[in-house]
Amino acid sequence: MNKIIEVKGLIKKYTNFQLGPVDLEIPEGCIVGLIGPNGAGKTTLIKSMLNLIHRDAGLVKIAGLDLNEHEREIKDNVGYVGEQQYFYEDKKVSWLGKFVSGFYSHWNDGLFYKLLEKYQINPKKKARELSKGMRVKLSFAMAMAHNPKVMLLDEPTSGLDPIIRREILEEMRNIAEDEKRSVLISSHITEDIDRIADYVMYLLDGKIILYSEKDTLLAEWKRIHYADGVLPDHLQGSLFERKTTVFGNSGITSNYSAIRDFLAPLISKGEVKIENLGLDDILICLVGRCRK
Ligand SMILES: Nc1ncnc2c1ncn2[C@@H]1O[C@H](COP(=O)(O)OP(=O)(O)OP(=O)(O)O)[C@@H](O)[C@H]1O
Repeated sequence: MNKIIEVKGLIKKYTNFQLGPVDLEIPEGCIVGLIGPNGAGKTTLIKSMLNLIHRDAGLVKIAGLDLNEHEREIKDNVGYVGEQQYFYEDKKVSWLGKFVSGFYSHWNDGLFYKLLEKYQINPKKKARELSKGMRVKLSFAMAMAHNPKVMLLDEPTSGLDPIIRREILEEMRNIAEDEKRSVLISSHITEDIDRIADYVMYLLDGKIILYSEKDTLLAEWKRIHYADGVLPDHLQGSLFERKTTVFGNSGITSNYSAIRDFLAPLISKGEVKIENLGLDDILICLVGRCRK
């Protein structure tokens, strides 16, 4: 599979924080969900990949082009929606669309107006008259109307109602399904990432601590509940977050396929139960493990 995004040795330093070195590759035609606690560096990573903030080191390539040499062409090929939306507040939506269209070579005015209609944004309204959610939707319309190969989305769905959130997620899925375009989306709403992502990337304290196919991740990470004396010591020792309560024992494995056959008869006898984990549970477990 061709990679559409390639990052090597990316470092960004602030006084009390360092992102990286980050190495990552994103294949064509997929959605990568970026998950991490507050302050992990998600915004810093996304902004560094677009030169919206200065990098201290590292290489960024998008659609085969080096960001240092081809910034303009790269921006032509990237749709970015950030946490905050900046517009000329006294200008109408129609004016803003026309203004933004001047920066892009593949701008599709028909698509822009179709999206405005779909998102129920009146082109005659001024930016300052738009609600928070409408501002996000306008940003999406602008980002999508120039037919980008890559969408970089930083917490884009946080201010949106569930109906439009779902629609936008579907739109991202459609973008990825044409097999050539990809989406990197950060979100604290892991339900959104669970819904659309092919890959999940966990960022903690400026480092990528886990990057995996989502289905593999969810198949391998399980919470095991077990009766006293049924698991050998080495297996118990390999579990994270081991707990013993009045209800029994439990612990988390990140490698379920390696112990599934061993556990099968115990499951049949009711001595072991397997609980699926969500992306949030995995984040909490990773944070606990890494910060020990
Ligand atoms: N301009 C800045 N100057 C100094 N430190 C900064 C600056 N911007 C971000 N940081 C620091 O960089 C770290 C990462 O911040 P960043 O905004 O990338 O995190 P995040 O994962 O996006 O967090 P959140 O989920 O809260 O949006 C934080 O410790 C933050 O305080």
